[in-house]
Amino acid sequence: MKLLVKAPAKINLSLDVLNKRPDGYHEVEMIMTTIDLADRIELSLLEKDQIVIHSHNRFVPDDQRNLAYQAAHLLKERYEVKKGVVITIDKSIPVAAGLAGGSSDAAATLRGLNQLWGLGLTLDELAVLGAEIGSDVSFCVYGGTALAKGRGEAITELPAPPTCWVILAKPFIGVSTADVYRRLDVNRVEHPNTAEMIKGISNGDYQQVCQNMGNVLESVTLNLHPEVALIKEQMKRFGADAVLMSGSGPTVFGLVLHDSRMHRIYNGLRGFCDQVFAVRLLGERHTLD
Ligand SMILES: C[C@](O)(CO)[C@H](O)COP(=O)(O)OP(=O)(O)OC[C@H]1O[C@@H](n2ccc(N)nc2=O)[C@H](O)[C@@H]1O
Ligand SMILES: Nc1ncnc2c1ncn2[C@@H]1O[C@H](COP(=O)(O)OP(=O)(O)OP(=O)(O)O)[C@@H](O)[C@H]1O
Repeated sequence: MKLLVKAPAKINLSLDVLNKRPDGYHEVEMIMTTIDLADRIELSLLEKDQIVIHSHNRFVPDDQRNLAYQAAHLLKERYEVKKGVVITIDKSIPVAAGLAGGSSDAAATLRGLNQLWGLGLTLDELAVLGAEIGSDVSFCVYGGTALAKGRGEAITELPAPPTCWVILAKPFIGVSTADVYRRLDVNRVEHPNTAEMIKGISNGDYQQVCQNMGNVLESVTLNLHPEVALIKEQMKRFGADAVLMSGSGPTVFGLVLHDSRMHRIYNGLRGFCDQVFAVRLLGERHTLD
């Protein structure tokens, strides 16, 4: 028996850090939304009690370091599943890019194995399990648009933002999330206005969304990698309505309404960056089949 599951990337429309917690994590307030750039996960039932990972991407580990492996392992342990699975990961989401590729693969594996192994868990139950794998996994279990609090695992659903194009540009570098958080000085951040962003989304007000985009991790990554600032400038110059780094970076995204502007930015950045994508927001939450 085989199952194909889509694992979409996310962007952070806003990312605020409130403080550093005693457990070493940071208390965050983030507005996240899924985009139409996805890895494809194929799950094949194995009668043998084993988890096997296949991927052609040389940056993706094929052992217990893979977040999809960890998702399968967690379900097996917790629900005493004696069957196994072959997980084939067809990557489209750039790795270590701030787009939650690994977290989304883990979330898709949780949703898919829930079905393949007949576990009957709800999305809420899968999201709680996901938090044990990584801070972004709970959001990725639901997809859609949400406010994420705590260390990222406390999810409140939001309506879909107004329709627009999202242009993503990834420079030729990868970034370590742990390193970026470590370098952040929580006493010297300029907080984005999360409440105004939520209003913008709820009102379907594209301008209000654009005006309230902000990410406190941006200045940390910009200091480490000045090429990220250069990409931001280029995107603005080519006519993006708003430009921001996603997550801990280094991917920069820009929003635009019109196809012609999207093409101009896309063509202007290609060749200058490692990878460029022009995609739509997904808007919809995942459902369990
Ligand atoms: C940057 C974001 O991707 C924005 O969506 C997330 O905040 C990070 O999510 P993630 O990659 O799933 O994070 P995890 O795998 O849980 O943690 C990686 C490392 O980032 C740091 N970390 C992460 C989340 C958080 N709220 N505070 C932190 O300080 C911790 O040092 C942790 O060891
Ligand atoms: N399925 C996976 N796909 C990609 N990377 C994975 C996967 N599983 C584990 N990894 C490891 O996780 C690291 C971070 O990759 P990932 O693409 O998830 O980063 P990211 O997009 O910056 O994540 P986030 O936005 O959640 O911080 C990689 O360097 C890789 O070694």
